[in-house]
Amino acid sequence: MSNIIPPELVRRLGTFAGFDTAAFETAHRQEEGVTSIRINPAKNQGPDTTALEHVPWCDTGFYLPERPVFTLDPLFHAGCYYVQEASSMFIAHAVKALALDGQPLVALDLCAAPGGKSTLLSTYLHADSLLIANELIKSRVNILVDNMVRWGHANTVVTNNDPSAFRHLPGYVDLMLVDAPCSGSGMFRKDAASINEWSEAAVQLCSERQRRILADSLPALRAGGFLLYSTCSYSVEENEQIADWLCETQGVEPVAIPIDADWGIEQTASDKHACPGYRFYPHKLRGEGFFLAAFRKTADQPSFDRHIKADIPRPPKELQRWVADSHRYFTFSVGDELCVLPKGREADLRILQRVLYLRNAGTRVGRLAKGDIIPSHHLALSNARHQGLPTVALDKEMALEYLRKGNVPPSVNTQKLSGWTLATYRGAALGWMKLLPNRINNYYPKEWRIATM
Ligand SMILES: C[S@@+](CC[C@H](N)C(=O)[O-])C[C@H]1O[C@@H](n2cnc3c(N)ncnc32)[C@H](O)[C@@H]1O
Repeated sequence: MSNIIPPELVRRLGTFAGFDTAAFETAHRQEEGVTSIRINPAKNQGPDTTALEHVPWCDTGFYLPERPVFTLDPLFHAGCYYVQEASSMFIAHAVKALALDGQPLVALDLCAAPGGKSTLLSTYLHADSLLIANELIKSRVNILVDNMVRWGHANTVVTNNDPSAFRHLPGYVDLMLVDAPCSGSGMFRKDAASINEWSEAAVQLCSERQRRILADSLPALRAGGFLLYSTCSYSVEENEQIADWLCETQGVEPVAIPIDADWGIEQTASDKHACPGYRFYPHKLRGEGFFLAAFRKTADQPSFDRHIKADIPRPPKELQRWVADSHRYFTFSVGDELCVLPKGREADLRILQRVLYLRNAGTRVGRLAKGDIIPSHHLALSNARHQGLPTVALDKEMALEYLRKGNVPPSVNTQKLSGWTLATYRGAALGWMKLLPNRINNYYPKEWRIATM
């Protein structure tokens, strides 16, 4: 690697008891990075993982022997797996260890784009939970929506708000994840350009921004609720010092997460309050730099009356053909599109609509037209989709042609089906086609299509 890790950072890390500076520097000189994926258990189809090594702290995480061209794998586009850095999959272990998966929660992923941790939370939280995936930066929200749509969970709302907007939801969320913007030193191996942007001044600025983000949004966490705070920085100013500041000023107490000593994760204690922190170093495990600390809110948090009356219209009968167990959902409209969210979340939707800028909510089913529905691409990828809808299986070459929005020849329609049909690859839905007697119309959204290679 031609870039040199900033000497100030190495010097600082070298002051930590037992820190192996030479091994840390060697890990940064290695050319080959670690590639890992997390499979989507809700899709029931995915890459063959039998020969792959597990990420120790995440049962759906696997290391790949080499980095393939993911764009050329239709299963990637179908949301059957997410390419995620292995260390950050530790959130899965934290959720389980803190028993946050045992009951339905309202969870907020405050800094969510592009969606790595939101897709993870979707998998690991109780199925009846509501996940709010928020991203402040407008230009990054689209990729967040796309990734959440691909992942397919209908109980997700994507929002585009400043952290301060969540003050208007006092005591509303049970779990908050703040995967904060940071100086990025933990990603130096993956993103060499970030080395040039690193400075001690940038660490200070990040540390101040992290406090602002947390102070602005923490009123949304209910008393007794959990905060998971993470960064991909090695700097104590962004990690353990934030933990101390949280305990001193934000009415939270630290929570330990039991870990297996064999995993190579380093448990630290912050200077003032001995808050447990979990550090990931690339010379000690197969993953990049990462830090996580967990907290429980101890302060009283005045809340508001969540029991607002939500006047929900009866779902149209056409829904039954398209949505599995349609009685489990309520419907609402966005523009001319019909959407569904799991029943029981009617009041949540109303509350969120009043306070936040919603970019997506639940699953878009489609547009009502002439007694039927013109299905949305979102429905094709959603777990809410009816399993009995017609499908045409494509081989890999044809699936890629479909994903390029190219021509799919009528010869693939061996069953002589007609109308709206799902294009599938190895059992995973890719999107819609309309089968006509002599032609197939490809309805893959043009903004999603893959470039010709
Ligand atoms: C570390 S990244 C999040 C990665 C994401 N959690 C994932 O796993 O895919 C931090 C995110 O915070 C957003 N961000 C930047 N400045 C912010 C601010 N002042 N308040 C809240 N979020 C901010 C960035 O746009 C970025 O998407």
